[in-house]
Amino acid sequence: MRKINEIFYSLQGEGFHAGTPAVFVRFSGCNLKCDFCDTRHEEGKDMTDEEIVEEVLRYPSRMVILTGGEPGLWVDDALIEALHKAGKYICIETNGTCVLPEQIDWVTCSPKQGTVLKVKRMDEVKVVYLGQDVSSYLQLPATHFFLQPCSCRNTEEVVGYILQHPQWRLSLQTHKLINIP
Ligand SMILES: C[S@@+](CC[C@H](N)C(=O)[O-])C[C@H]1O[C@@H](n2cnc3c(N)ncnc32)[C@H](O)[C@@H]1O
Ligand SMILES: Nc1nc2[nH]cc(C(=O)O)c2c(=O)[nH]1
Ligand code: SF4
Ligand SMILES: [Mg+2]
Repeated sequence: MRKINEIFYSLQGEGFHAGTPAVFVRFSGCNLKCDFCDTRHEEGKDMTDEEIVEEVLRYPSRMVILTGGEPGLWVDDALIEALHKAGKYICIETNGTCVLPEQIDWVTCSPKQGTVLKVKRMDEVKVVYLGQDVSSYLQLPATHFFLQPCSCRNTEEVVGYILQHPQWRLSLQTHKLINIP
């Protein structure tokens, strides 16, 4: 059983795949307590892998996004294999503090200050920018580097920083701009 907070269908709002339709599987609970966290994830119901796959298959998109809470606390090879067998492309949104199954197709790592990263492979780094020193994150083994304003509140500050540090790109939470989940 895995504790699931919600499963819903929307557009990926953030990062490299922004605009892509995807089924979101939000796991319950997290090992961090970021004061800016925009997600209520503590509630949840226990679901088997069969039930998760059945719910995911109600929607037509190939992309599935595992998120939370911290999905790294919950996912393993068996779940990834079940979703792959169902034909899905599997993305994960992680804070990077957990070791992940190797077969995940796309890893979005959003490192948080003062944590130790255990994730081995990542495709994109996406940092919530609040004026902290983010330069060391450019050494992470990713292909794409995004800074994201906090709840769309400090976009001007983020744009200013990126114009001075052009290794970064802007990620807007576009779902919040158009009022979709
Ligand atoms: C809710 S978290 C869940 C996944 C994982 N725990 C993590 O932090 O990456 C999903 C994404 O939203 C980002 N996020 C959380 N709160 C935010 C906020 N207030 N504004 C912008 N992004 C936020 C996280 O950094 C992460 O990239
Ligand atoms: N539309 C939409 N895109 C997202 N990308 C990452 C999200 C998350 O909460 O992990 C998220 C979310 O909550 N909604
Ligand atoms: S790691 Fe992610 S889910 Fe956990 S508190 Fe921070 S932003 Fe929220
Ligand atoms: Mg979200």
